[in-house]
Amino acid sequence: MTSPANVISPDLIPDALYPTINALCATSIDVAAIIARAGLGQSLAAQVGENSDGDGQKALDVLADDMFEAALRGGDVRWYASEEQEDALLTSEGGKYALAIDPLDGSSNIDVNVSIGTIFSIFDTKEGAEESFLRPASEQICGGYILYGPATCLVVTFGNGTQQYVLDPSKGEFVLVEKAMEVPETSKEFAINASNYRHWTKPVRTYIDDCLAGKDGPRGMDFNMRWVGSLVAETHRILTRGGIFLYPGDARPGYENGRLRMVYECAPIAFIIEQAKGHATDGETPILERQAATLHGRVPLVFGSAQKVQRVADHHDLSE
Ligand SMILES: O=P(O)(O)OC[C@H]1O[C@](O)(COP(=O)(O)O)[C@@H](O)[C@@H]1O
Ligand SMILES: [Mg+2]
Ligand SMILES: [Mg+2]
Repeated sequence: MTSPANVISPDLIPDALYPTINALCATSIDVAAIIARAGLGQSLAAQVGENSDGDGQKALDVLADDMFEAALRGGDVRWYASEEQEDALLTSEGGKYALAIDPLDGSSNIDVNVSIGTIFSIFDTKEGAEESFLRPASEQICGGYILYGPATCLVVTFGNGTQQYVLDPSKGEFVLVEKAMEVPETSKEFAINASNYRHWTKPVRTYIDDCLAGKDGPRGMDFNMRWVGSLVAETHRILTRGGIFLYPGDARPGYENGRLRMVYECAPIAFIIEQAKGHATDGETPILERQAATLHGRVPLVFGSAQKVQRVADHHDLSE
């Protein structure tokens, strides 16, 4: 790894992790620059293949993966596991960390100029790849995402609160703007892909039915719905404004455990949210108590304001 110049203030970042976080940030500045020019030429949304799970891969999925892998190679990351690659890669024999990454989250939004992102999770490495990643999510030492939105920002936790940095494009530097984000408790927004209503389980349906009933229902108030289709953007909204996000398991073949991956998406988002005093579960059990059975395994995800997430768990209890 060639060490890039420092692009993020080191104050709140553990010394040992700084080179890795700095490399991720430096690469994200390049990714953001490519995204900013997306409308001007080559289509970053062109379908270029399929990943091991059968998901379509867009040009930007593959490009971002290549860029992060190249940036980390030879550094402190021993195992690099990407949503876009079947197996974890040995990127540095002597590396002390295992890093999982969703290089480009929200692929369906690439061609419509809507926010997309990168999600990552870091563990202290073990000897082998599987044992490094297939372990309780509570063993993460870092979880983070970079959001490529109107502003590019990094939200990250090292287990001591959730910090937010915003990229100052004129300086090419991420500036600390919040030391301890907190998910607001008061919000009337919920996020779910309601087109799947007929496939949901009873607890999920009744939770959403209660929201839809608004003032006339058991909740006694009106709600608002949001669905961006980029997990990073939904997470950022909830960290900023509160609310709840659900991607439950449903009856569609292949969606028994929802759509989102434990290692690349659910575990780091759960770590970030819990460190911001919110809550993240699979509907009942905290995500941080779960572990992936396979590298690309999926898990239902419910996260947001703690009381709202608890209410979903209560609905699951009632159905038993
Ligand atoms: O299209 P759906 O089923 O609503 O799924 C949306 C979800 O899929 C994702 O796009 C999956 O992530 P990828 O783009 O990394 O595959 C999430 O960002 C988002 O929450
Ligand atoms: Mg994703
Ligand atoms: Mg992705």
